[in-house]
Amino acid sequence: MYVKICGLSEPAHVAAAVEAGADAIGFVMTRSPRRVTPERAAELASAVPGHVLTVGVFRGEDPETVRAAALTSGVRAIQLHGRHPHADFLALRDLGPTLVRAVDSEADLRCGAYDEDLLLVDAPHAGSGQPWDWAAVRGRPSGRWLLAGGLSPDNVAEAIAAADPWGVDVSSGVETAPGVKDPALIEAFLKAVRSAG
Ligand SMILES: O=C(O)c1ccccc1N[C@@H]1O[C@H](COP(=O)(O)O)[C@@H](O)[C@H]1O
Repeated sequence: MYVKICGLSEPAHVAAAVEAGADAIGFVMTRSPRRVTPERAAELASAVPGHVLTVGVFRGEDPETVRAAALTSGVRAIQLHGRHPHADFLALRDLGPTLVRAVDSEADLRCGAYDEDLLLVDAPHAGSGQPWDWAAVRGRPSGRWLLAGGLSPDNVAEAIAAADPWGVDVSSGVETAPGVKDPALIEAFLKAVRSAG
């Protein structure tokens, strides 16, 4: 099970996620309590070992803004929320990053339909920490897809059993307050995923 920990803004929390065994780490570079500048994301990403994917998270920005932030931060993946058109993914393809299309359950759930590499199926309001009906998407997405939206150490095993995803993604559920990550919760989340199989 692939695990992404998202919305990191402190070096100690990046280190905790790497130490706990995260496969990917996300830096939010759009409006959010977790927002970091591309320069701050670059600092944080520089401490991430090569086997862990660094992901820049965006929502609704135009491709040129995303391109500039991705180049400054040096992230190796770009996650686009907000129903971007297919053309936006094609416009970023030449940068060479892993492209992640983040959608809610009403969207086209075929990974690759927009030339993306990974699909992320999230709650209608991304980053809100609100659980939703994970079972509603069971068997619907095709290809490599991550489940997100209201996951936590306490419910991630249930969510995996309900939706049967390829991977999971968490932000609010490993925080003590919006934007404040907790290393113990990050570790507990990874342990819960590994125990769930
Ligand atoms: O985290 C945010 O604030 C955010 C803002 C804008 C777009 C996406 C955002 N986060 C993404 O939301 C999901 C799950 O979040 P949560 O666990 O329910 O809080 C995750 O993919 C984050 O990358």
